[in-house]
Amino acid sequence: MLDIRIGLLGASGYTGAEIVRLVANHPHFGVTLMTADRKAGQSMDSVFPHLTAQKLPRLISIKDADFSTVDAVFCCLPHGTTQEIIKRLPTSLNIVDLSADFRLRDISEYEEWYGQPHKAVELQKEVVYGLTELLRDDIKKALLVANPGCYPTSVQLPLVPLLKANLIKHDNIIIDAKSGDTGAKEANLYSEIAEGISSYGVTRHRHVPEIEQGLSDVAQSKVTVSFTPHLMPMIRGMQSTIYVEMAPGVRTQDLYQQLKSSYEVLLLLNKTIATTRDVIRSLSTDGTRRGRY
Ligand SMILES: NC(=O)C1=CN([C@@H]2O[C@H](COP(=O)(O)OP(=O)(O)OC[C@H]3O[C@@H](n4cnc5c(N)ncnc54)[C@H](OP(=O)(O)O)[C@@H]3O)[C@@H](O)[C@H]2O)C=CC1
Ligand SMILES: CC(=O)N[C@@H](CCC(=O)OP(=O)(O)O)C(=O)O
Repeated sequence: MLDIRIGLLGASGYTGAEIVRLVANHPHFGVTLMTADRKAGQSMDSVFPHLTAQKLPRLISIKDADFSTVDAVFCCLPHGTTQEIIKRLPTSLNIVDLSADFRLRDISEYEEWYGQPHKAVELQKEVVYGLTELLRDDIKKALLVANPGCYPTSVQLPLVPLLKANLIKHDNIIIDAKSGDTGAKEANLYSEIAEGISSYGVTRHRHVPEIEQGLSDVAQSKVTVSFTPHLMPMIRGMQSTIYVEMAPGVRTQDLYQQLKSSYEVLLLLNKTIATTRDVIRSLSTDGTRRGRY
């Protein structure tokens, strides 16, 4: 008997496959429903052979889904599609949404940055922003969790403890970020990505308002950032190099100590710097990961 039955909407995508891998190996969770769009009707291991060992239901279309078979849903659908589908789900379900549809509290800001009207404004009041390290207790009680964007996670995790401790100034924060290409929805042909680096969204990337919203909440005043993302010739991983101005009297060592006491992470100063490959290696040896990509 499963403790918590999980449904996955958009299971046949990259994020869907990651959630399946985590849920299928979890002692209390089990996957009882998986949906796809074009791949509906296929088995999951025909789409992702690394999941062959898991006992998984067949991929079906959302219109054929029976939500009485699930207690909670991970929604791994494209931006914009999610809000229309979530609003039709039973209100008793706990939902974790991986898209950007519910991350921005201010609907007019959502509409400005995503260029479309929001179709489930009424659900926004249920939302808890899912940055676990910051809001763990709220997330436990939430009906609808908006999972943070990839770049906003990489930026907020290091900056939040520094802002909370008043160690850095609230302006002139410069973020030089690099992403692997599983995050990219376009230009993901090998011939477009290999042997080159490209910046994109320069001065206007949709993650800027999300980053500023999160940092301003913590700082309790408006925080602004300069942010430039880059697409790298690597499959997955992310690195954000962040430049800040320290508050008067603060030394680099103070920032280091604050971060060290905030997280159990690989944090090195003036020694070897961890690479994205080291992160993947450390995850693949902690016993929870099966397969790297
Ligand atoms: N990739 C990444 O690094 C990250 C992505 N995200 C977010 O998570 C969400 C999913 O991303 P990702 O997994 O990369 O996306 P993919 O494009 O890889 O997968 C999307 C999934 O949704 C299904 N789908 C597509 N259109 C529809 C539709 N109209 N109705 C129902 N199902 C549909 C697809 O089915 P089928 O395969 O059959 O077409 C597939 O299962 C996005 O909102 C993305 O921004 C968040 C963090 C990181
Ligand atoms: C490399 C690349 O194109 N990355 C995507 C972000 C990844 C993603 O899918 O979006 P969320 O993190 O918002 O869910 C982008 O810049 O829009």
